[in-house]
Amino acid sequence: MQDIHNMSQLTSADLELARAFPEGFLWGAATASYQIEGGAFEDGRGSSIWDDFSATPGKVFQGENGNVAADHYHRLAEDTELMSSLGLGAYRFSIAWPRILPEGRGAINNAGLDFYDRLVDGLLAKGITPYVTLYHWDLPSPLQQEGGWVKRETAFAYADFAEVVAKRLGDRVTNWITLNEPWCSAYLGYGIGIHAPGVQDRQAALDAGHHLMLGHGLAVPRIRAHSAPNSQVGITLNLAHVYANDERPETQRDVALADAFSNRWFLDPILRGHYTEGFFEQLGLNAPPVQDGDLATISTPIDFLGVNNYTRLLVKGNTERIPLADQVSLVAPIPSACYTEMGWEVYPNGLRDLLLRLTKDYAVSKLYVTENGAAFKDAWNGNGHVSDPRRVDYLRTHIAGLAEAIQQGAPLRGYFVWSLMDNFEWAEGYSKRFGIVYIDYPTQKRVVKESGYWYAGLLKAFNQAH
Ligand SMILES: OC[C@@H]1[C@@H](O)[C@H](O)[C@@H](O)c2[nH]c(CCc3ccccc3)c[n+]21
Repeated sequence: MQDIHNMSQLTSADLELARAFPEGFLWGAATASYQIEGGAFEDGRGSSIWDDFSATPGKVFQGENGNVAADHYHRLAEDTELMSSLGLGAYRFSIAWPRILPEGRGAINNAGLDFYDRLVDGLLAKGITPYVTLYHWDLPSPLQQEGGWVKRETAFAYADFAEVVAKRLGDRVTNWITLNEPWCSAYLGYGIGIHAPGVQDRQAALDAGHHLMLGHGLAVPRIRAHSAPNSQVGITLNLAHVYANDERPETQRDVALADAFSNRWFLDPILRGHYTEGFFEQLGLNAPPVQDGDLATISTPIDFLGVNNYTRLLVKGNTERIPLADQVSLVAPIPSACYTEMGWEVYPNGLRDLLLRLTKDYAVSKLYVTENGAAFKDAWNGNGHVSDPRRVDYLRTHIAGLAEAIQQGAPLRGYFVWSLMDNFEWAEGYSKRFGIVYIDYPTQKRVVKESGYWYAGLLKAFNQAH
């Protein structure tokens, strides 16, 4: 591998940017189990809703699935060495619930726990801090057969699963993320059905969202009970700052609706202990099945908020009708703007402004950017490295926004680029590449992209400054 630390990719401004970050700032990269592991039928792993969804014709691009993915299940040593060569301070990964409890509850598959044991020990041996996401969408199929997240019982099954993992890893893992993006699990999975389990029922999305948050709240004390005293537990939400396209009253109204639906649906219960006033009415739906004590459980204190952010929302008020909160019209693509392969506008200030809003409006003691990155058309000609200048620029400009946010008071403690490596991009299959490392799937070769060299150089410059 080319000398990864030659920092040749960095400008003098980049070196200055690295020095702008405070001592102890954590630099990492993130992945998720179903997206990189493969080994889908090995060592007792059970089926997940994403195995089922991928096997359903028409759901995933070209019928692709995570059976092999980036074959990470068989490449722990190679991939932890790759992380170390990049100079990562931390690595965020998720636990595949079906590897641990193939039936979702009950019998424990120790071979599954052994895999994550090996991963954690490999990371610690290289001085890389593990950040463990307990749930990144791969719900065991038997639980979905009982109704999945629309059923309250699933919240309790999740808390039991979290405890099983904490009991095994809690002596070495001190950074826990209960859920990745319950908004996606609830709305994409149960509301509009473009993600697993493919349910199209907006009321089900509200009910699932409630039980996901309940599972989070039930799990927090169970994780704490089996982790070292200096451990920290948080949750990761996908959030986006909402901007008004104009000053019209309809636009101001729709900005509030979009913010309620995209951000406050989960922020308010978890951090304020109540749903947003009028939220269910704004959706034209009933309240989810809230029971006494649920909101107290859901808002149990957490140590940090993980923020996944990729773009912004730009809202233009609809004058003809009063839209429902999840039907606010966003502004169409702007000719002067840049977009990623996902169709997401590249708008670096959106991450900065989001972090400052969270700091101003919510009493979060610590923030981590647990995902930020971009998919662009990456190509590899079979030798040399992969040129991805647009991703270098995306990372450079978004990371510059982090430095501004910190200077303006955001309690930001770390940043995880999405993603360490190209992987299974859900319904888009392998057609979208987010990695700072290219995966040549036919050979499973790992090829560090220009952005990987750039990121490694930034981390080296940061370490040299402290
Ligand atoms: O789409 C890139 C990544 C996924 O690969 C991660 O698994 C997931 O945590 C994640 N979240 C977001 C933002 C929310 C979103 C996800 C998927 C599709 C549309 C929006 C982007 N990403």
